[in-house]
Amino acid sequence: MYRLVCVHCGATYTPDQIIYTCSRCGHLLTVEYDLDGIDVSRDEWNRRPLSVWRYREILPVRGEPVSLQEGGTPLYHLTKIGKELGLSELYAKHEGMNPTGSFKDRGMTVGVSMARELGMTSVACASTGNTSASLAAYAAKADLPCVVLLPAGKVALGKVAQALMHGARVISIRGNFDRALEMVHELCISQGIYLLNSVNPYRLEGQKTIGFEAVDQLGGEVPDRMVLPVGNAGNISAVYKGLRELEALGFIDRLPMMTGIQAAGSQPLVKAIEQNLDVLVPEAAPETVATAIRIGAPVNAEKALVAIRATGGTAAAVTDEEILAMQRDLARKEGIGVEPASAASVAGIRKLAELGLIDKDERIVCVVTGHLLKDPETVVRQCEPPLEIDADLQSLLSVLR
Ligand SMILES: Cc1ncc(COP(=O)(O)O)c(C=O)c1O
Ligand SMILES: N[C@@H](CCOP(=O)(O)O)C(=O)O
Repeated sequence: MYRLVCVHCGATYTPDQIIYTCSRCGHLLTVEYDLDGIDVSRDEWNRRPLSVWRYREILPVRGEPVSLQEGGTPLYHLTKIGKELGLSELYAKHEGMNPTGSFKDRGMTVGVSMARELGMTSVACASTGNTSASLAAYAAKADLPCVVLLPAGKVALGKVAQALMHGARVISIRGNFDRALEMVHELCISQGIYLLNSVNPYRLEGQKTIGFEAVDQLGGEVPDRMVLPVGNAGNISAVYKGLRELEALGFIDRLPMMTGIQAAGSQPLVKAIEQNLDVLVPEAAPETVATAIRIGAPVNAEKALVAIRATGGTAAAVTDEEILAMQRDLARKEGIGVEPASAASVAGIRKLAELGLIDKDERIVCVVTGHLLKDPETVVRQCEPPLEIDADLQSLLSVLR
């Protein structure tokens, strides 16, 4: 049993309503379960495979989900980077190992399943890339036509390739992501298309399972801190919401310090935390090499501010140089390939550690959100091109010397 509740004024809506914002105050909605009525034990969950669907009792889908086997991603111990920073318990949860290479798949398995359960016949999103790649794949699986709006020239190649190959109608707009989101919202409301950005309360339900898995992979222990790159701020809000539910169920007894990392050229949430603002001031022209988080007006900011403040967490910004340096370090020292936005979480921890702003004994889980192959152009720009030689051993030995 669950209902939709406005995060601002508390107005409630029945779960079958196709609604993304409160009709009373315009703020976002969240899914609220009757947790007293939920009959499941941790042992029962632990007997199931590690996956989004391990936690189905606190997900909204009732029938067979539209699934590509999402979740169950690895939690890596960052031994070398951790040692350099004096952090012996530094981990990366590699969400790039999901079916389409990002955490969005956790959201889309739930969101597209709900689209089907609600009788919707088409789906859409705006995207900096990963949302569109994921929605296109799940829409294909569910036989639903899919429209995606992208900011022209600002989406990494791998992500556009995915959306096209999975058969979405891909449209680039001469504007940024924030404008694309406004446009797709209007499109969906006026045309009866199901909107699957993070304004969709059901989609974020899937994403909360990142936190559940991290706790399970640490043997039921809550990390002291969870660190996430922040763009539209849905993921950090979702992970916090989910962990609060685990706490309410009595499965955990504390929450991690939720820590959000943004790019220096796109940091409205960081500024709101630093300046202790109740409402964040949007950035009109966000810019960063981490195009996935090139977002000036995060729609989930209200929830993210609560997540950070209620847990004693923090927010920090990292420069593009710091992001790319960490992308290379993760790849070369730990063997973990991530896209730039994902490296931001670990770059943020490096910065906080170097500034002495975190306790060296903390157990820290950084969520690395998308795979290296998403943005091959940024990778190639940072690396020496392969040497081309004649096809004989002498030539090979001479370049290896
Ligand atoms: C790879 C990657 N990392 C981080 C983010 C930021 O997540 P959120 O928008 O939920 O804050 C996104 C998309 O927004 C993304 O695609
Ligand atoms: N990085 C995102 C931006 C859209 O965020 P969403 O969570 O609202 O879908 C993307 O991949 O498009």
